[in-house]
Amino acid sequence: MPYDSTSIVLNNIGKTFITSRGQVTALTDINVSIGDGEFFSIVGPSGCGKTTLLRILAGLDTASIGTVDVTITTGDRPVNSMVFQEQSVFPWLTVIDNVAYGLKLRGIPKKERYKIAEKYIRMIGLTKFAKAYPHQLSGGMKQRVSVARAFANNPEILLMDEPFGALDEQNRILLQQELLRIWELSKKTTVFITHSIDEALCLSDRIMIMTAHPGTVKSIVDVDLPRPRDIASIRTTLRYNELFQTIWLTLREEVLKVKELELADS
Ligand SMILES: Nc1ncnc2c1ncn2[C@@H]1O[C@H](COP(=O)(O)OP(=O)(O)OP(=O)(O)O)[C@@H](O)[C@H]1O
Repeated sequence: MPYDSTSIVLNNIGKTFITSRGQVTALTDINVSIGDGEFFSIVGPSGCGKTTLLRILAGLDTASIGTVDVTITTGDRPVNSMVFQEQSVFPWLTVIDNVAYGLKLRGIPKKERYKIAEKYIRMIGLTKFAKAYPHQLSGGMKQRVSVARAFANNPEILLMDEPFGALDEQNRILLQQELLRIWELSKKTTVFITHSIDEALCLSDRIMIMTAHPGTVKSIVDVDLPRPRDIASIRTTLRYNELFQTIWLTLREEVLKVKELELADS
């Protein structure tokens, strides 16, 4: 690992939900360390526990077994910020107030929080829309606001659950490139869930492939593609294609297991 220090350590994480139909074991034996400043993606078949794992990391849910250790560098920053698949902007706030929202909660004075928010609004190319309300924006623009808000909070770690999943391809590529650019400037530890092998390859330092339900770590692949990355050109490289093939072959076995289980249940 090229990282000097560790940002997140997941020790033996397991999660069992108790439901009216009995117990559902979503996660088992997850052991992984994520480096400080690493872009770490998680792929896996549907229902393998990706969102559950991210929610545990975010503190929105608790593990049934195991521990999550997050290294805190300073006490005055939020531990994490999460970006969800669905746009989670507040419709009653302008773009700048949405981006500055977390800073306001932390009691940062208006002038200062606007200065920080303006910097990220500039980075996502929405300066002209700073005073606009979400209903005046497209879906892609709203998702950019969510990304800017997460970065403006300056958390120890950034957690992203399929943030571009609902976007059309053109907007997705634009946002992926923007995310890469902002991440390269900030080198913020990022955990990113995606269904797209391509997206994971374009963005990540490492990709964790999960097994089918119950989810555990099947393998972790080092993405040794050079940075800074240009998404259009990285896809044309031989190494990208080799990595894509390796990941798909590993993932395919798990996706087929899910299909078999679905057939057995039907
Ligand atoms: N609150 C809950 N109560 C009961 N079971 C749950 C709960 N949340 C998740 N599960 C179950 O845990 C398993 C993992 O779900 P999770 O949403 O984490 O998977 P996922 O990999 O994110 O799925 P997808 O790729 O389809 O979004 C599934 O079997 C799901 O039904």
